[in-house]
Amino acid sequence: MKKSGRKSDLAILLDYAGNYRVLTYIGLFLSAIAMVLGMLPYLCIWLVMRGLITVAPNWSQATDIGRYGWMAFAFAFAGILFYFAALMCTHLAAFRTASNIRKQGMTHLMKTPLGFFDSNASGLLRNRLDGAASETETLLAHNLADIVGSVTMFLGMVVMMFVFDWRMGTACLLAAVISVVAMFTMMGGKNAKMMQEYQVAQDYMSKAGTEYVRGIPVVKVFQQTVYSFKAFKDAIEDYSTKAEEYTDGVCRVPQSVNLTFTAGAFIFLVPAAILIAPGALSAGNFAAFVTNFAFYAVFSAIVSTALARIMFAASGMMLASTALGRISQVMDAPVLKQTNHPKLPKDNSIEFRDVSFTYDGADVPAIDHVSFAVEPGQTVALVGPSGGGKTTAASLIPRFWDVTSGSVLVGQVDVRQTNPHELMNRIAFVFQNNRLFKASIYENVKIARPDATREEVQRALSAAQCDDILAKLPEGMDTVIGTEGTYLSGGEQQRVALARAILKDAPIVVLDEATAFADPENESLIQKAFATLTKGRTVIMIAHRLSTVTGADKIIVLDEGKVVEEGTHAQLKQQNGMYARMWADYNQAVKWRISTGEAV
Ligand SMILES: Nc1ncnc2c1ncn2[C@@H]1O[C@H](COP(=O)(O)OP(=O)(O)OP(=O)(O)O)[C@@H](O)[C@H]1O
Repeated sequence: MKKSGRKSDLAILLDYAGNYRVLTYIGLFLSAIAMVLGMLPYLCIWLVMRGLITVAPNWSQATDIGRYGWMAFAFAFAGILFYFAALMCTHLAAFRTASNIRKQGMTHLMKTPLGFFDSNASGLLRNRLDGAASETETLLAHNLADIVGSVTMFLGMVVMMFVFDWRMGTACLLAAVISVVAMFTMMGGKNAKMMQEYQVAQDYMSKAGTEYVRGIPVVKVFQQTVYSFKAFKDAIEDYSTKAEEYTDGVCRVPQSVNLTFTAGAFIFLVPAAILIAPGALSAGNFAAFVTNFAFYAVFSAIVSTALARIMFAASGMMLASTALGRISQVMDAPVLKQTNHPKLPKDNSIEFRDVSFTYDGADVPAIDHVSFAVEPGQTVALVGPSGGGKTTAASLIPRFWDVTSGSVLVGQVDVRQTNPHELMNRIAFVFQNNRLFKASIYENVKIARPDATREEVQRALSAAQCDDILAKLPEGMDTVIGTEGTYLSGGEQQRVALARAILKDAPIVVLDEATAFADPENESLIQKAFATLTKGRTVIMIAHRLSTVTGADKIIVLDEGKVVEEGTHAQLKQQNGMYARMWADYNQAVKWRISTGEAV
């Protein structure tokens, strides 16, 4: 996959290199010189052989052999030095490019709406970016230099072909040409498409594998082993089929040709020499013929080396191309638009003005022409059946997503017109899936306000009713969560998340009061923590248990993305509509639990 229709993969990579692309060019130039220097010792060998054959069999009369020997050594050594310098340059550029890819990718992800990470796990994206960036390193650090070196060598070979004996030179070159043509046949046209399909199948198989492993607990509970394994098994089979098709249908013949001619670059040289020999004999220049043959026989060895290098380089190109595809998946992630002239919210009110929002790929809107207002300091509860749109509506306030139409206002300013940092500073969120990091409780809470003192963190934890949690942990609030048996229950985790929100001390609070996984003791502590957090602030609460909303200033009933009722608990009960039914059901459930002895 390419970043733009016309740009080659290499051009895209060099764009990422920035100023360091100059180092790439210098590296490639040095690599070309290294290759020319590397060919010169063969010329020295030819000169030595010519000298020996001229004086044969009086070998002692041969002159300059030592000089040529030293020259060969000097050229070879200089070649190594230049190649080393070339690789230093290309490595520096490659590391910088990979680091730029990582930085640009992470910067891009920072501008991506948070909701994007619901369906694209941030860890997975980061790994994908990291892996792909590393894969481009091989191309820029090694393969490109080898390609340039090998091309230089080919040009050198063409020169050599004319300098000594064009017939034997052509014989050497022919093998190389066949090998390269076979290689490009393998990589180009419909084969490239097959290669892509093969890689898609590989990607799918690894995703199916991850899903399978993730789902193992559910699979075990429901005894669904065979059924659940099917998707993974199908993915493996599809991958095997694609791999076989590619290997058998595409690679077999050209690959065999390529390998044969790479290993046997001299394959045409011997027949060519036999054909030429009688002519050389009769023309009386047999000595020159033998010298040339010896030269090409030795020279064909470097043809093989160059071909092998090109082959590795070509596979590096393919790897880099697929890596760029994965990088562009990250770079193409939607970006939260930012205004150049942000406005400051005037107060702590929230208003939904005819807001609609449809998730990408969904047919129906999750929020459909919703309007309501929350005055500063008010508590408004969102209630309604599952899937009614409560979480989605709350997610639009901090711009986890941007509205499809209408506008969400905070402090009388459209959230899209505010500075995102200002908006985030103004709002504290407590969502059901609030994550705690694998760090100490202290660090987990402090993240809400990095300049907070230890005492402030401690106070926030106390206000969030976390004292009992800290008391039972070996190192109090310095205990790292998730290590050596220090796991927190769902309710405990929620209280630590509440401490985070309390420490943030933001004037607006958006919270999901779900206490589904809290035991009665935890629940009452959570309710106390809620009370501390929401005191004197503007609150939007996603309520699942109606007992918590009776005191709200306003209750908004959302069903299928629409506001179906709005009012206080008393008003809504009177209306005898959806809320009244939900209230009756709720009370029924409470009675049932009490009568069966279960805690509410
Ligand atoms: N990330 C998403 N991508 C696509 N559709 C989504 C996404 N999240 C929610 N939806 C859909 O949007 C609609 C509203 O869902 P939402 O989670 O906002 O409802 P809810 O009232 O909060 O439900 P619950 O009480 O079960 O949490 C549902 O139809 C849901 O399937």
